[in-house]
Amino acid sequence: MLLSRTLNVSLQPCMRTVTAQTSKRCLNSSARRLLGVTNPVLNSSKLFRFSSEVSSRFHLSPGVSSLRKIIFPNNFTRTYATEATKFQRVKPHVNIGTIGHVDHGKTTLTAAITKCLASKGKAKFKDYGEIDKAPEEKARGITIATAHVEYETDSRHYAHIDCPGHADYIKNMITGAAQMDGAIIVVSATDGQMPQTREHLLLARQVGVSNLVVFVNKVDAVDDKEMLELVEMEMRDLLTQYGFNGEETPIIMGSALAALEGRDPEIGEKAIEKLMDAVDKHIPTPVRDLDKPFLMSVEDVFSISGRGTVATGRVERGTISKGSEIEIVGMGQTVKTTLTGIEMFHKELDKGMAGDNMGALLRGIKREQIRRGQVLAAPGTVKSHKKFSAQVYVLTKDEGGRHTPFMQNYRPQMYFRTSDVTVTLTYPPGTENPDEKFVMPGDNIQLECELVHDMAVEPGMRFTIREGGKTVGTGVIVDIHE
Ligand SMILES: Nc1nc2c(ncn2[C@@H]2O[C@H](COP(=O)(O)OP(=O)(O)OP(=O)(O)O)[C@@H](O)[C@H]2O)c(=O)[nH]1
Ligand SMILES: [Mg+2]
Repeated sequence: MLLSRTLNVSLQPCMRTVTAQTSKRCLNSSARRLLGVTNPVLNSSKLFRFSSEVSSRFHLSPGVSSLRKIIFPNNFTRTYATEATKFQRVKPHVNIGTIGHVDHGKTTLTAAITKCLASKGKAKFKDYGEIDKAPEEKARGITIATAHVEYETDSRHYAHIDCPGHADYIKNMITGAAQMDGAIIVVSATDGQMPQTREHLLLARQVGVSNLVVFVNKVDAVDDKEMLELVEMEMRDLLTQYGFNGEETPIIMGSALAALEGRDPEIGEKAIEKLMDAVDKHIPTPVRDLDKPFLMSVEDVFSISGRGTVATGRVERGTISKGSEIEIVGMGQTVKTTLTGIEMFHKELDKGMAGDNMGALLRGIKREQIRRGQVLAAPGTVKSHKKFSAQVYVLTKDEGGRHTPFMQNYRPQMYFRTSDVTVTLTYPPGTENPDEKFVMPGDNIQLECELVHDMAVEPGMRFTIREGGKTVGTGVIVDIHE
């Protein structure tokens, strides 16, 4: 019974408070009423659906557990089967998500995908308001935090991260994209490509997303067919420009809103089917580094009272079993601990493996002892560093970068995996008159980097450099110094 905790949930008056917990397979009558089942034998999918509803009310992330034990108001306690919450590895797992300019329809599309797949029993429908659920998101009608949803197609199981498009929340987009194997870039047919369409393409490429599918949305609001052709042509050019396969990337035209509202099936539901078909076919199932030592970058941290601390994130490489020793690396001293539980989308796992978006329950670790930007790693396999040299490309003004050059000792933010840190950039030793030289937009140059605090970095790792809400450059670590 892993990661379980006690939840107090208000239900119908007759049920009042339900506290949750686990183990047998028969339901008493109140439990049946509660779960809406007629058969006294536990319908595991219903119990699971109920438990996911509870979890979603508590805004838990996919790696964090839900309920196991149910205590009824008359103090009648029953524990129910845990089998429903075992994660079944039947299909290959792929991490994708929606990216693109603000208001182009990423969240609407995410909701529409779950709706269409739910009608085939392959997802749980998540309405728009369940995805953008924070009060500020509701008030402003924009996405701020990334949201995770789960669904499957005939061939694969997906974790889908809906990213914000607004320029102020690029940081969250980078964190989300860093966990994707492929992405759906949404572009509105009414606007065509916009600044964050381009910036998201660049950032996605930089964090290692190399296959995309384009969804040209809002075709219901465009009468002019030529406009659609133009958007498609522009997108193909743009994809090529950012290093994607512009010619072969599938471009699907449709209306997420029509699909969500159940109207105009040609541009609605059928377009979503075409889109998911393209995702299945065009985004390859990544070859996971299962044999390398385990590494997971921490995206979020939760505290579950009575149980401990759970860190969530995507497993970058390797496999890990429950009970293994691991290290928390980065931002100070490395801490050793034991992995006491693993979960994915509220379901238990005995093993986590590369590609999983998992929650790791850590023995004896307090909430404050772990944070985004650190990694969980097999003991002794990863070290934390502050100084390294890197090959950096400085974006031009047209690419959304700086308009002016910068000099050495420039201190922007450097984004790795799921987080960012301030860095000081200097010329390599031996450079003549380093204090008089300028780094120009468009330059491709080797620079020395010193982080304000240590991070778990390795040669070959990619990063993005940002300053004042702008992406300034991208690069890769060449050599570690200390
Ligand atoms: N006409 C039309 N409107 C749409 C369609 N899809 C989305 N919209 C509308 O476009 C607006 C923005 O949609 P969202 O899904 O919130 O856009 P988003 O890309 O998630 O926005 P951010 O997350 O804030 O970047 C909403 O008012 C939607 O109802 C569509 O297919 N047709
Ligand atoms: Mg959104």
